[in-house]
Amino acid sequence: MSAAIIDGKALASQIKADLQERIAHLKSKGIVPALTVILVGDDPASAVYVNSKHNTFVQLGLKSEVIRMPADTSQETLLNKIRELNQDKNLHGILVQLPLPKHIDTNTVIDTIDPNKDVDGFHVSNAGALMTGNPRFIPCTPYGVMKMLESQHITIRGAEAVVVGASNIVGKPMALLLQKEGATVTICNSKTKDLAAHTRRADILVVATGRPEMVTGDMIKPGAVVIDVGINRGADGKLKGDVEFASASQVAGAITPVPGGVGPMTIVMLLVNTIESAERLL
Ligand SMILES: Nc1nc(=O)c2c([nH]1)NC[C@@H]1CN(c3ccc(C(=O)N[C@@H](CCC(=O)O)C(=O)O)cc3)C=[N+]21
Repeated sequence: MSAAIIDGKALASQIKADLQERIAHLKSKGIVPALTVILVGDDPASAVYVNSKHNTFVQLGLKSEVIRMPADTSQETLLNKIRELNQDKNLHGILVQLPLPKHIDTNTVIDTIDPNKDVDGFHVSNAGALMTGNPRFIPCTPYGVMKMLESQHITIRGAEAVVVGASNIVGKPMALLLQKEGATVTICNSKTKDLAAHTRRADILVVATGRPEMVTGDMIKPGAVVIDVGINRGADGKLKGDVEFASASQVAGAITPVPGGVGPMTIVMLLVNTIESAERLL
């Protein structure tokens, strides 16, 4: 058996095209959706992602600004910059690129962002709003995964869903979204005993561990939908997922590739969240 490929790049393009109308409407009311990204330090991977976000926003006629700060920036300097951006009436989204240098406390930084501008959906109050069923901003990666499942008409209600990885930015919100749509959700982590026994039960398997190719075909239920959130760059410069594509695609019913899967969806959902933020001013 050979799995259907869920093309995140194509779906992202389609969603971008569908956003044009909403952007035009905002502009007709004098509002140009605007995002500011803060990048602290000079991690090369972060620089690539930040440029990619910036280019996408500019292509669609939105405002995008990138503030680059040196790696030795003090936490207080960063917090003061965020407080300044919080006050900017023409700014709808603020994103602090992660990971941050070790001397900076990530939660303190995230929780300084105005929750109404937290288009990542990482602020504790936005995490709480999602958990209690009334989300303000849905974190971009899990939001994009839900759009991918929707595009394939995959039945979530009653499905066995297994999420491997329990991070605040992907695993936990992913589990909540699947649960909200009626899946029975298991969240696995690095301490899980007999991971394969869990993954083999999954009708929908989402892998977000940051461990290259850790899920192999023998761990997958025949016909399952496999969503690979991993973006691991090898020494050869090639991107690898958290799922071993060659073996997994022999067993799965549908699978996302890396690159061209979840990554492009993450960026387009950032657009969606920024536009939604701007629309709340209408
Ligand atoms: N505050 C914050 N918000 C984030 O959303 C955030 C972050 N920090 N830190 C880093 C991760 C990672 N991330 C990606 C987004 C797009 C691709 C993407 O478009 N990937 C392309 C390939 C790009 C390449 O070649 O490297 C693809 O999968 O096809 C990847 C990774 C967002 N992140």
